[in-house]
Amino acid sequence: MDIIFYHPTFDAAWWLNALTTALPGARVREWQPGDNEHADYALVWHPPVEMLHGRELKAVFALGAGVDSILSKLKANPEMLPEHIPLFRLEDTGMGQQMQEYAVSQVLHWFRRFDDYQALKQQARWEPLPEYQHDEFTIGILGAGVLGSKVAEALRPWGFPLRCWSRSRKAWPGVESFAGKEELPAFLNNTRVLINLLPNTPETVGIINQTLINQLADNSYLLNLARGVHLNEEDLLSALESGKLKGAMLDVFSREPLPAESPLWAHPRVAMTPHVAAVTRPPEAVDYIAHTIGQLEAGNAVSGQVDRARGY
Ligand SMILES: NC(=O)C1=CN([C@@H]2O[C@H](COP(=O)(O)OP(=O)(O)OC[C@H]3O[C@@H](n4cnc5c(N)ncnc54)[C@H](O)[C@@H]3O)[C@@H](O)[C@H]2O)C=CC1
Ligand SMILES: O=C(O)C(=O)CO
Repeated sequence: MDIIFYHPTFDAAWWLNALTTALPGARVREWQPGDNEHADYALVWHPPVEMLHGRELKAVFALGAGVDSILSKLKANPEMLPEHIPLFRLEDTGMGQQMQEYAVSQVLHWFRRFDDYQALKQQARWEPLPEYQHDEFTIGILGAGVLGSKVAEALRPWGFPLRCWSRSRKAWPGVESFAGKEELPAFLNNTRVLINLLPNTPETVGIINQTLINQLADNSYLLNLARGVHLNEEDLLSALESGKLKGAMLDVFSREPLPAESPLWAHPRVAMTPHVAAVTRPPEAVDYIAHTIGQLEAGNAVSGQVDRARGY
């Protein structure tokens, strides 16, 4: 079996070695421009069109959870990967735990009013504030997939009312499930902390806008862990200005790296990280890919295949 690998920043030597160990007998090579030799599988992140174009692959693996960048490249270059070649993505592979850490720490930060105490400290003010109550801190998770489910699971023991929104209804213990566009208003009503874990699709671009934010509880909080294009950054700034939103924690931005002139950098009620909420963990990813290839070779059903028409 021949496997080609391409990632703009990962240590290819490490991956080649780990994949060869996990898939004894496989010949794994780093793809280089001009390499048109046979391959059965391709492991990629931001691949050049010519890497995949014209190949009769058994499958392609995206080395991340979100497949928006490869799907948009495919839209512009459909010949890069014919529809009959399946595209897989990473499901969890350690990203779930990272999202749990991020979400739990941020929700508790807001719930315990550390943002307010930080602001008071700037003014050298010693001022105990009233406690927030759990029942006034409903947490709504947009996107109830692999990562949304992990975040819900980690928040459950803390006693906040939890709800999720997705295309189809979920039956998760302790989580109220809302499904489809028609139930979005009910999901937003009274949500105090909105956590975004949707995929980037034509249906979800710009979804966190003024209309949506206005339906949240007053003094609410936004945690964007998914993609920058989900959020209308101007509407976010207006909502912070009006007081509808009390704070935002952003990991992802419409332009990355965030341009120096963005007003988000200096905003006192916006915190941010540089798209690190959950990164691909190479050992877990290799295990997952090796297992999936083993199942594909054995003709068994596997999960993680991207539905290109749906966009995720
Ligand atoms: N900031 C970061 O470091 C990272 C961000 N991500 C982002 O997180 C996203 C989610 O990842 P997973 O949970 O693995 O995806 P997933 O595919 O397992 O879950 C997606 C969820 O969104 C829901 N959904 C999709 N379109 C919808 C629509 N139009 N209306 C209602 N619900 C809809 C689905 O029903 C599903 O519940 C990724 O697509 C990626 O963009 C992923 C990893 C790291
Ligand atoms: O895997 C993804 O989709 C990411 O955003 C990684 O940071």
